[in-house]
Amino acid sequence: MGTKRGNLSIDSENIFPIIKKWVYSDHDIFMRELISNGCDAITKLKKLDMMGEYEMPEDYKAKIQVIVNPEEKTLKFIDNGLGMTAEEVEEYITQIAFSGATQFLEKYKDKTTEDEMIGHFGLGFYSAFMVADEVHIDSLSYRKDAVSVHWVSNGGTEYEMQDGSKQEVGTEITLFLNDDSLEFANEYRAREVLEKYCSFMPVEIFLSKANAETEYETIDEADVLETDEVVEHITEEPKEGEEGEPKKKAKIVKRPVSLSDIHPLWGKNPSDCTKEEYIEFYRKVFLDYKEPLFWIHLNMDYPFNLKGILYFPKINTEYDSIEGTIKLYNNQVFIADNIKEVIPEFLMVLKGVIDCPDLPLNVSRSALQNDGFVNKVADYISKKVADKLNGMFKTDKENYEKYWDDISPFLKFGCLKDEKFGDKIKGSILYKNLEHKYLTLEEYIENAKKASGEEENIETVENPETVDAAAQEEAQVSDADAQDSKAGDGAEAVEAEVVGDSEEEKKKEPLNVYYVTDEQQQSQYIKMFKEQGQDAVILTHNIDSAFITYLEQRNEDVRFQRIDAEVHDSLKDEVDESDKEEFQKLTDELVELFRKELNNEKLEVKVEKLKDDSIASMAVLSEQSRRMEEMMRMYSMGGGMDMGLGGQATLVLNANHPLVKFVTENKEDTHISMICKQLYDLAMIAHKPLNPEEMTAFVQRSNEIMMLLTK
Ligand SMILES: Nc1ncnc2c1ncn2[C@@H]1O[C@H](COP(=O)(O)OP(=O)(O)OP(=O)(O)O)[C@@H](O)[C@H]1O
Repeated sequence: MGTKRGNLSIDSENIFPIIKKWVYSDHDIFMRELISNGCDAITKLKKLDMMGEYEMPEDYKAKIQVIVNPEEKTLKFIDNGLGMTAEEVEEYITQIAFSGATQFLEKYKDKTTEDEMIGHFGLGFYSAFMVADEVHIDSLSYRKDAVSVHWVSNGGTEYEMQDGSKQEVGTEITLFLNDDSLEFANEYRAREVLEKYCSFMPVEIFLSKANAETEYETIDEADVLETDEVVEHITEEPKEGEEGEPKKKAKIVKRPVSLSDIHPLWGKNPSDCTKEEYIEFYRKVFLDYKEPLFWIHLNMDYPFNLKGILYFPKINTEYDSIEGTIKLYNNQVFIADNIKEVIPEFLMVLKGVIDCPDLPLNVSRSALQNDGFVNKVADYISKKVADKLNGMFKTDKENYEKYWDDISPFLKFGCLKDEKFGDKIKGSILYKNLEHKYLTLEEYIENAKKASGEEENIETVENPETVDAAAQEEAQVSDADAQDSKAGDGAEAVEAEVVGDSEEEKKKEPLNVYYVTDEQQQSQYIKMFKEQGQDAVILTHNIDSAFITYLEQRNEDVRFQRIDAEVHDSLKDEVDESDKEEFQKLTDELVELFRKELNNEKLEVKVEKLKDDSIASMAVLSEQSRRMEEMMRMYSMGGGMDMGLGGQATLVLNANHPLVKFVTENKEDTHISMICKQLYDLAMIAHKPLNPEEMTAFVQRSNEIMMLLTK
C-alpha cells in the first residue's frame, strides 16, 4: 500500500477541542480507554482461537505493555490482541469513531456543562487526543498474510496511513504527549493512573520505562523458571563458622510484575475463598491495615449480573469518621468510587468493590439518578446486606454481638436512611444493657415487664411476626364463629380484630425504656437502678439520639427516658398518708433553704425518700427538656445563654440520707451553707461537667470540708 491520505468529516474540525474539554476533569481516563481496547482485542483473539479461526502460538501469553519515554515525551500501549488491517483501521478508527464523535457533537452541541457531557459518550480511542498532539497506530492483524499498517493522525482533521513494520500480531498505540500532559510520561504518575483504573483488568499489564537500565535479582537456582533470563549462576559457600552445603543461586533479569490482578477475589466462588484471602484483598485495595470485621460476598447472575465484596471496617471510636469507599467496576474495569446512585447512601460507610457488567462503563451521575435498573441494583445490595446481618444474628450470635458496637452506628444510620432496610433488620438491632449483655428491644421490654410484674401482653412492640401469629389465631376463631363465611370475609374480620386490639394497646401508657448516654457520668443512677433490679440500655453514640426518635416514631408503645430523667417509682419509698403533711412541710423548708443558700430563687428542688440511702442528692432533668436543649445546642440556638443542663435540672434531696436529715434539723448550723452547696454540686456533677468557675469552687469547698475533719 502506498501512502493513503484522507480527510476526516467536516464536523470533526470541532471534535478535538470538545474532546479535550469533555473529560477535562478526568484527564487520565484515556489510559483506561486504551487499555480496555487492548483487553478487548485480546479477548477477541482468544475467541478466534477457540473457534478454530486462528491458532495461537504455543507460548502465547496475553499481555499489555505500557512504556513511558520521558525523553521523547511519548507513551506506548502495546497489546497482543487480534490487531487490525489497514481496512479495519480505516473502518473502526477513522470512520466509525469519527462518526460517533460527530453524533456526540450533534447531541451535545447545545449543552455546555461538564456534568452533562462527562461520561455520556464512550469516545474510547479518541480520548488519546486529550493528552496527545499526535497519535500513531501500528498494527498487524491475526489474519493470514496480513500486512502491518502504520497510521498517523495529528489530532487535526487529517490522517495518513501506509504499510507498517510491525512483526507480531497485535496493536501498538503511540501517543506524542502535548505540553500540558507530560506528567503521563513519568513512570510514577503512569503507575498511579494504571493502579487506579486497571488494577483488576482481565489481562496482565506491565509498565516500564524506555531505555531504563536492566534490573536484576538473585534467586535460588531451584526457583528459576523457563521464562527467566539467567545472566549468571552463583555458588554461595557457607560463611565462616557455618556448616552446610554451598547454595546454588542464579542472577536473573528482574521478572516483570503485572499491575493488574486478573482474577480478582470477587470473581471467585465465595466457597473457594479463604479468610486470609479476603483480608489480604481488603488490605491491598483499601490500604487499611486494620482487619475488617466481616464481609459479604455478592454473587448474582440473575436478573442482573453483579459481583462484589463489601467489608465492614472496624470503627474504633465515635470520633472516627465513618467514611467508606465503594469501588465500582464494569467487567473488572474501574468506573469510579462512591457512585451514590448505585450504592445506597448508608452503605458508603463500608469499603468494598462492586462489579456490574450491566452498568454503562461511562457512568454519568445525572443519567443514573432516574434509572430503574440502577435503583434495582441499589435495592439488591441493601437487601443482601440486611440478609447477611439477619443471618449472622440468627446463626452466629456470638460474633454478631462481638461486632455490635462497631457495626451499630452503621446499622442505625441505615435504618434512618432506608426504610426498607430498617424494616428488614429491626429484629436484629441489639441494645447493650447495664450488665453489658446484648438484648433486643423485645427482650428488654419482656424483662422490664417481668420486673414490674406485668407479664401479660408482651407484644406491645411492633413485631410483625407476633401480630401475624395473633392474626392467625383470630382467623381460626372467626372461622369457627362463622362457618359459612368466605375467606375474604374472614380476613376482614381478622383485620378488624387486629385494629381493635392495637387501638386498645395504644391507649396504654407507653413503656419506658431507660437509657444511659455516659456510663461514667451517670454511674450513680446506674448503681441505683441495679440495686432495685431495674435495667437500662446503653446508647452512647452520636447517632443514638436520632435513632431513639426513629424508634419512638415507629413504636408508639415505647418511650425512651434517660436514666436521670426522673426518679423512677421503684427507686423511692411512698410517703405514708399520715406523714404527708409533715413531709410537705419539710419539703417547703428545704426548698426555701436551698434556694437561699444557692442564691437562686428559681431552683427546682424535690424531696424524695430514696431507697438507696447512700445517695444524698441527685439531679433529674425531664427527657423532653433535655432533648429540646440538645436540639437547640445542635442548631446552635443557644446564643450566649448558658446551655448547661444545671440551670433547668431539678435537685432531688434524699430525705432518708443522714446529711439531708442533718440539714433539716440544723438549719442554723455554721456549716449549713457549705453543705447545701456541696450537695448541689455533687448532684450536678453526675449530670454534666461543671464549668470552670463551678469546678474551682467545688474543689476549694471540698478542701475546706477536709480541713474541718482535721480539727
Ligand atoms: N488495540 C486495539 N486492537 C484492535 N482493535 C482496536 C484496538 N483499539 C481499537 N480498536 C478497534 O477500534 C474500534 C473503536 O475503538 P473505540 O475505543 O473508539 O471504541 P469502542 O472500543 O468500540 O467503544 P468505547 O467507546 O466504549 O471505547 C474498536 O471497536 C475496535 O474494533
